[in-house]
Parts: sequence; C-alpha cells; structure tokens
Amino acid sequence: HSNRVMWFQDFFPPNMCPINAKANTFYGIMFDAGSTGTRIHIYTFVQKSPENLPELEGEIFESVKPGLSAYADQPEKGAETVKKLLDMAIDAVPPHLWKKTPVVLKATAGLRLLSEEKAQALLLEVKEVFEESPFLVPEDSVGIMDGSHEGILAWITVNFLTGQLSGQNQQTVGTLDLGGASTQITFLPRFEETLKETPGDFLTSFEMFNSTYKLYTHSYLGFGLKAARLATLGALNMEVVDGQMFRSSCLPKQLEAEWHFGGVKYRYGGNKEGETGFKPCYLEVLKVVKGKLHQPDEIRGSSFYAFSYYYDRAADTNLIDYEQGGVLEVRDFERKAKEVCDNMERYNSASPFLCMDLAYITALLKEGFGFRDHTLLQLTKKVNNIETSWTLGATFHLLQSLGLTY
Ligand SMILES: Nc1ncnc2c1ncn2[C@@H]1O[C@H](COP(=O)(O)OP(=O)(O)O)[C@@H](O)[C@H]1O
Ligand SMILES: [Ca+2]
Repeated sequence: HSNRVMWFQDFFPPNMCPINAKANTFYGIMFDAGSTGTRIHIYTFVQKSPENLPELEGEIFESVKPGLSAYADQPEKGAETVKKLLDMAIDAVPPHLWKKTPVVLKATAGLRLLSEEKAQALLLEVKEVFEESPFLVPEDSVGIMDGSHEGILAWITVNFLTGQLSGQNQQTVGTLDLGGASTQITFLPRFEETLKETPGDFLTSFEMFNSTYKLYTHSYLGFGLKAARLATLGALNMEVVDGQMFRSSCLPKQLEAEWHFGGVKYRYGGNKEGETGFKPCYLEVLKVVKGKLHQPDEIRGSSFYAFSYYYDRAADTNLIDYEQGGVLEVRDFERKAKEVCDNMERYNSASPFLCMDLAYITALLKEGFGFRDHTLLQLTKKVNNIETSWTLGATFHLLQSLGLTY
C-alpha cells in the first residue's frame, strides 16, 4: 500500500476506506524472560472498527534456553540471546512500521531471585540492545514484572482468547501457571463471601478493554517446580557445604547426580537403603506446601485453565496429547504420580525428577490450593493458535498505555 491520498478517501470513514483496509494493522513485541528460558512473542493486530476490540491476527513465537538468570555473571552474553530473538522481529515487521512497534521485556521469578545488582546489570544490557534496534522503546521497556501482574495478565490472555472479555454473559475462567521458580493462581470471584475472607493483598483491580475486574491473584515465589525440587530435597535457601548430598524418597534408589540452579551446584540422589515410592515421597512434598498457601473456598467447585509445567508434565506422561492438550481431573495427576513413583525403574529413561514433580503438582493442587479430586483442569498451550501466556495480556496493556488501543 502506498501513502497516496485517493480522492474517494474523504467519502469513507477511515476504517472502511478500501485503500486503508490494512492501514490499521499494527504490531507489538513482548519478551518473556522466564527462569528457564527467554521467549519472543510478535503479535499482529487489526483494528477493524474503533468501537470493537482490536483483533489479534497472529503471533510469531520463538524461544531460547537457558533464561537470562543463567547469565548472571555475563550480562552481555545474556543480552546477546535477546538480540538474536529480536532479529526475528526485523524480518517479521514491515520496515515502515518499525518506529511504531513497541518492544518490551519483562522478567519473572528467575531475575526476582538474583541479587539486585546482577539483575540490574542484565536489564541494562538488554535495554542497550533495544535502543540500538529500530523499534519503539517505551519508558520502563525493560524490567522485572510484579508477581501479581503475571497472574492477572495470563488471566486476561486466556479469557480474551476464549472470548470471555467481549459481549454480555461473561463466564470467565481461572488460571493456574506453574513456572520454574514461582506459581500463580488467578480468578474472578463471584461470591461476596470470597472477597470478605481473602487477604487484601490477594485482590487487585485491573482495567482492561473498558471494564474493571477485581481479581483474586497471587504469585508464590519459591513454589515453582524447580524451586520446589530444592525445597523437597531440603536444599532451598541453604548454605550448601562442599560435597553435601541431598537425598529423597522421590528419586530412583541408585541415583547420584549433580544439578545447577541459580548459580549453585547441588548433589542429590535416592534413598539408597531407605524407603522410596509414592507414600514416603508424598509426605516429603507435603511438607513443602502444607499450610503455606491461602485456600479460597470458591475454587473448589470451579474449573481452571492450567499451563506451563502443569502442561509439560501431563504431556510427558501421556495424560494429554502434546499438541492438543486436554481436560484432566486433579486426581489424574495423583494416579499418574503413584504409577511413576511406585515403578521408578520403568521410567528411568525420563527425568529422574518425574516422580517428585508429579507428587509435588498433586500436593500443590490438593493440599496447597485446596482443589478437589474431581476439579477439572483444562490444559492448553494454545488457543486459536496463540500461546496462552501472560505476554498477550501484557501487550494489550502496553498498547493501551501507548494510546494505540483503548
Ligand atoms: N510461551 C510458552 N509456551 C510454552 N511453554 C511455556 C511458555 N512460557 C513458559 N513456558 C513453560 O513454563 C515453564 C517454565 O516457566 P518459566 O517461565 O521459565 O519460569 P518462571 O515463570 O518461574 O520464571 C516451562 O515448562 C516452559 O516450557
Ligand atoms: Ca513463566
């Protein structure tokens, strides 16, 4: 399309003018700097008419491992991984829109757990990469995201993609995100009772698409899947003595190995002589969650969307199809945990942590949040071919703040 002004343009409202049919296409670039990887989401939107929500046309998605926090001592190298991903956007966005396309990076629990100094050094290097790019770099374009926003924005994404944020009769769904270092739960309370019995810092009002939502949301730092492994081993926040061995009944008896997390080396292994299997393992993971999380009564009867590690572990054990996802009950995780933990030798080609991970997920859902055995979980990686990630909600929020949409 050229910028030539056609004589008939004055006769049409801007959005209906034939030569402007695509003039209202715009882009947004959002980076998710997670604890286990960095991901780029390049979204294309079309605003078909001013009174409707912008329509999401598509997404380009790419990811790299490990995450930025693995470069805590080489911030330039970390920023280099961001630059590689950003080069994809150069190809994806038409050059005449570069200057209007905002680019933002938000880091989550991995950077929250680093020292302030190391986290800031990484973010500074990333900011430089952005400034050297041809894209629009808004204020606060690089930073650590608030845990409560992580939950809210994922909730916005899922409910937008499933059509619950437009029109009447909104029936929103709650969301569960299980990351490497933190985990989030978010839903829209329907009962006055829930609002009354919930601690104030678990409730956040959020404005999006001309509506205000008062959401229940909380991010539990240290309750992500990988942090939970350390907690189960008794190694979380420990001064690790050289050569110290952490053992668990959730690991294969003969196992002895090393694991690097957050820049620390841990030695871990199975209970050579002692017990292994689901029963003792479940008692171990129970200690990590029991009494540590707020349990809203209202969620017992409702169904939730669950993603990230909930999805990955369900797919790893064939509870769901890796591409399609699926619907599970909480007790399906428990059944699978028993199967894996009581037959660890049969699963020894998979991760040695598979039993611990499934037992932790079961304990987190049942004893942590207080879900019932029959609570339904909708496991989805994509809706209409778009990733179910907080990044879409964050992009809407960004476009709104830039006045590119309302
Ligand atoms: N856009 C995505 N698509 C698919 N999986 C994702 C996406 N974002 C995160 N994940 C999954 O989330 C889990 C790790 O969470 P991560 O975001 O790295 O940690 P944290 O949220 O604690 O910083 C992994 O299972 C990873 O595969
Ligand atoms: Ca995440």
